[in-house]
Amino acid sequence: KTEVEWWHAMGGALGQKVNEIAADFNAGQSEYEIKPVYKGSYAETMTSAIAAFRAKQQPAIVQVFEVGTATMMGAKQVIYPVHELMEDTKEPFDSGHYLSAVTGYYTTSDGKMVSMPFNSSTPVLYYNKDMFKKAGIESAPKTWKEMEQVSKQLIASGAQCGFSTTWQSWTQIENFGARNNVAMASNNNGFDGFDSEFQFNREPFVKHIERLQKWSESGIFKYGGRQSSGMPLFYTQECAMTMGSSAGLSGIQESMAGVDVGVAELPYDDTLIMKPQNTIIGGASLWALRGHDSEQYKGVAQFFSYLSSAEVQADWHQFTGYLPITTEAYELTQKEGFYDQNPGTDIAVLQMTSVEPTANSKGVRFGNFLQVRDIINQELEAVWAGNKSAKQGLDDAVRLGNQQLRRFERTQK
Ligand SMILES: O=P(O)(O)OC[C@H](O)CO
Repeated sequence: KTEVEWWHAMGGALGQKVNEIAADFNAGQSEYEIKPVYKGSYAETMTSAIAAFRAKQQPAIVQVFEVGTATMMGAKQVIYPVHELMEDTKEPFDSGHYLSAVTGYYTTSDGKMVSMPFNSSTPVLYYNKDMFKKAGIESAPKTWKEMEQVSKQLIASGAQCGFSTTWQSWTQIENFGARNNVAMASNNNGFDGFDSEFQFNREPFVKHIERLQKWSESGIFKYGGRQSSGMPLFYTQECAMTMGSSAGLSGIQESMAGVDVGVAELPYDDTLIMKPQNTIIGGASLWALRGHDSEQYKGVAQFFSYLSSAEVQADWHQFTGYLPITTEAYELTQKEGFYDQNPGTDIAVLQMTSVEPTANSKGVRFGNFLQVRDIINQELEAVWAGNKSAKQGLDDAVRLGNQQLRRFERTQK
């Protein structure tokens, strides 16, 4: 059998599911053997793959989170674009089968799909229905104003904190911009060129971070750390709500057995918009890397087709909370009655697809965004700690972030 290595960042139950998918593919044919290898966090996986490429030890497939998209696209000698790979290996492939909200993120400006969608998520609001009931609140808040009111009611009924968040740049900057139709950078959020400038120190963002800072003094908001480290504040029922990946649902079910948890759409700011925009995706996609032989690439192509089949995608979506990346997988899940039996599991897909995306909500594309996210984390942490005003923190993040964009721009000349 021809071996094909697949480096990924899926730990715990997600990792087990990845192993199962690979094993099923391996058992279903006799030519190729997909070998999944867990490489740690998203950032670690991406860094290892880049280092491995330099040492000519790269895997044929690597999972890269959405943050790394522009950097990967810019590494032209490293990546084997999916549309090219499928064509070269004569694997039937139609990018029209995928949800446009997903493909838009992984497609070049001339319409070519460069990486294979796999685990796309979007941020949603999770709320503890038991705590809501105790506070006499009937439904989840829809706007940021309601987030404040509801949090105050929850605290009055004994909750220690209203809400927390995970992945703060993703939920409170990138998706805050998308949901409220405000650009976080020039050049259509980076899609139209490398000379983009960040703009998330403009008024709508400053006001948002200012209120979060104010709310963090009174317990309405509590910061719980980078990436998903804030989840335990929700698991332990210290905070009654949190904002996080749609794929957080399996972790919630595992950690909060017996607690009634609801899923709702991400709040919007009704001073900025009457009808909220879609949110943008997160999660990751699969990149084929150059330097392997044609037999291995045939295996990669077949495996990509297998992964995108309605059955595999529908099962992955239902198990994890990641979006169904194809229309067929969505329809199959509907037909199976999954959404009726599991209320809230369709919120993410509806929030992503029920309105036509605008230039401000179709996604973001920034080189060195991994480094920029670190900068945003660092500056927001200074704001939460009371060491900087919201304006100062965002000004500094924009200034330092722009330096990263310029550094990336120089590599693309
Ligand atoms: O937890 P995930 O896989 O949905 O990823 C969340 C964020 O998109 C990471 O940038």
